[in-house]
Amino acid sequence: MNIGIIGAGAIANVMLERVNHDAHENLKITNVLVRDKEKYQHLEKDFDVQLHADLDAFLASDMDIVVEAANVEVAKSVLPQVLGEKDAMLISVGALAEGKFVAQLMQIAKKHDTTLHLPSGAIGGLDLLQNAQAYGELESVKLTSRKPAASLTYETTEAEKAVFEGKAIDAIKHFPKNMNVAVILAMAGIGMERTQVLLIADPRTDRNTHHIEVKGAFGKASFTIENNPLPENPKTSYLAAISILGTLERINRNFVIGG
Ligand SMILES: NC(=O)C1=CN([C@@H]2O[C@H](COP(=O)(O)OP(=O)(O)OC[C@H]3O[C@@H](n4cnc5c(N)ncnc54)[C@H](OP(=O)(O)O)[C@@H]3O)[C@@H](O)[C@H]2O)C=CC1
Ligand SMILES: O=C([O-])CC(=O)C(=O)O
Repeated sequence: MNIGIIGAGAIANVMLERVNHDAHENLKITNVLVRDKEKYQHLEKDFDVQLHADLDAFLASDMDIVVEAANVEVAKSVLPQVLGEKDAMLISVGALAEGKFVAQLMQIAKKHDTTLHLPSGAIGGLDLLQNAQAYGELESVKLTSRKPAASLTYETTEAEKAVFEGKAIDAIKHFPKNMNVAVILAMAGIGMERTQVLLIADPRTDRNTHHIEVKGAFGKASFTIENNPLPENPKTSYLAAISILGTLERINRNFVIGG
């Protein structure tokens, strides 16, 4: 499968290392879209990719799927065109917080027979949420995220502090680089308005921890993911990068586990 990536930061780098350097059996990253070609010129030689700064030229390349790994604003602006031409995968899922935009993308995908894949990112358990909600039987979903204070631009040597408490829809507005997990959780479960979020800035942790509590007709579940961060961008968990790779690997399989 030929893959194009939008963005060349922490997540894109893990992908380039794992897929192209380690010579993956079925996957190859062939094209990368950036906004500053000079800054990222070295990628062409390091990873044998074609670098682009122009979306039209990028989309004209031989790619089976385009993976967005840039940011929420970029995702919002390019997704309609990308999905009109190619299958796509989105990690800045905060771009999908507004229902109207999701509906527009679904129309485009239907018209052009393309698919938008949304990996679980820095969390897990989305199979459980989707099953529990399939017949509207989920009652409550609560996410408590704890991140290093510095990565929330909340510098302090004092005790931990709650920097946000409220709905998923507002969490992503205030923290677009940290609360994509709240949006994918809401999409899998009971939506942006009913998914409750608590975000804690913790000066004593170097991990991104996400604790999820779910209640419904099935019973209740709670689980915690203690993520190691990516050194290049400590806001971002390593799991987010490998959730893209895992999802790419599973796309063409002849059997499906979970889901
Ligand atoms: N769903 C989830 O669970 C998670 C989602 N994320 C999200 O994933 C995304 C990527 O994360 P990460 O790799 O850590 O981010 P980085 O900040 O490390 O990298 C972002 C990259 O996007 C590039 N970029 C910015 N604007 C454009 C543009 N207009 N066109 C092309 N490229 C552009 C940047 O380039 P430049 O150097 O020019 O700025 C940079 O290379 C973020 O939105 C992050 O919030 C992260 C973790 C978990
Ligand atoms: O990587 C993480 O732990 C979560 C994150 O940044 C996000 O959801 O935007």
